[in-house]
Amino acid sequence: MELPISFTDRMQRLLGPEYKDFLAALQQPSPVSIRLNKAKFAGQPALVRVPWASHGYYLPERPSFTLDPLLHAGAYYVQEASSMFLEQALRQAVDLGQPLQVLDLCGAPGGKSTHIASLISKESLLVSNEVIRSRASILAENIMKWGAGNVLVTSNDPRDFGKLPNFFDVMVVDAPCSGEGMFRKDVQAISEWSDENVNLCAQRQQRILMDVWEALKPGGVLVYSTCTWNEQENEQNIAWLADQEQAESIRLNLEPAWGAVPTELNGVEGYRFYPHRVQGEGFFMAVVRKAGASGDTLTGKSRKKKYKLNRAGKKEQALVQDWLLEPDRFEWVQHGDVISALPAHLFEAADEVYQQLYVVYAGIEVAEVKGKKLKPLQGLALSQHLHREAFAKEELSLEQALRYLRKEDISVGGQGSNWLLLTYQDLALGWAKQVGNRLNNYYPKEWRIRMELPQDLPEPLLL
Ligand SMILES: C[S@@+](CC[C@H](N)C(=O)[O-])C[C@H]1O[C@@H](n2cnc3c(N)ncnc32)[C@H](O)[C@@H]1O
Repeated sequence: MELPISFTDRMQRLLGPEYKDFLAALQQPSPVSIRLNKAKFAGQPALVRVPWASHGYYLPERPSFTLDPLLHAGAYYVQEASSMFLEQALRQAVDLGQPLQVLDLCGAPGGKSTHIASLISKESLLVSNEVIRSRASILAENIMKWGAGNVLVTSNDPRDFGKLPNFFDVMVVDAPCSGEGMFRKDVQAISEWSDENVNLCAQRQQRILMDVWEALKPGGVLVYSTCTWNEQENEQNIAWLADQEQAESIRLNLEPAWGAVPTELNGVEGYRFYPHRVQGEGFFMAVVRKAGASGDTLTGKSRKKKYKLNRAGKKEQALVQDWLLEPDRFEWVQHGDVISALPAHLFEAADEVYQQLYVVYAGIEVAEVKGKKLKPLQGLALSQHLHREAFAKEELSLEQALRYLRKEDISVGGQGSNWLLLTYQDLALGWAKQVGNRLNNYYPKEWRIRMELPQDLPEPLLL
């Protein structure tokens, strides 16, 4: 691995005598880790735990994740371990038992968002945003697979969040960065690195922080992170923000065995993750609190107006409401032919988001209604709130599941004309429709596995 000279100079200055251990660690393969979705997978795998994340696990080697139906069912997310440190920031700096409005500003592909969704209460709302449209679709896919139901996926520029002043209790800004911490995983990051790019990234991060700061409530918590090591994009930026906005640094308790390194600039503390100290990639995180008390502002809920969300008609609602567990906990909304469900107590806040932002996916997309024809949607199949008993089910073998996920025609026997929920290891994968003795595959085309299946299928990961 050939590293840019200026990068090695910087790292030598930062690490001193530890530099040679750091360099040696960069030559090692990246550790592989996953985070379980406990709402879908109750088992305890016999794997080594990521010590700072309650459901994070290391794998001994990288399996073919694509060929594991449980990944597609949202039973786990493949996430590098250092990033899971977000859990400590949220557990230590925020009262997660409270109903919270949380923003994940730079959300795609969804590692932090799915983690946040597992940590916040059911009464909380997560707005998971990604400015780049194509990446927002991938984010929506991963949010759907996780299946929480209290998430809105938006695709907006950070400056659009100025239209939601004092709206969020918590904001996570996992900023686009120069990616030094990804060098061993992604060699392209090395060729794209330059001093100039570091400067550009640092300036962009400042712009992002300034643009979005307005949307944080007084007393609210901002978690800032990057996957890079240089001080410009890390300590200097967060100290700059704290200075501009009189934000208060929040100190986190660290177990020495974790290996994270605390740093400090102008009274603002941050945490560094280096590959020679931690089993994970390079990472930086800092947490600050906005000045003021949370009761200082109204969130805008009082100035009520015309709703942007359309409530579904009683007739349409009656057709699909039994498809969710606890249907009374939801508001049913309709856009075009699509009926979705949003947790009822989040309706006002969700509407506020709809008024101001471009929403890609919201709550649970339940069904498409065309006249008398009803089609259950993928968001429903993968939802943690699906009422499974409302549907006929068919459990698939590993090969059948993979063929279904490739959007091939599969046959499960049977007759008639009804919707089937296809499962693997009892976890829902999606829908098929029995038409006579044929089965129509309704797996979303854009999500299908493109890889050819090998002769010998690998053992599924968590079994
Ligand atoms: C480090 S990645 C986020 C990873 C994500 N948080 C996760 O855990 O899966 C940074 C994201 O910021 C997005 N991004 C790029 N330019 C941006 C900008 N100017 N403002 C906000 N986000 C931006 C990128 O598209 C990318 O998805």
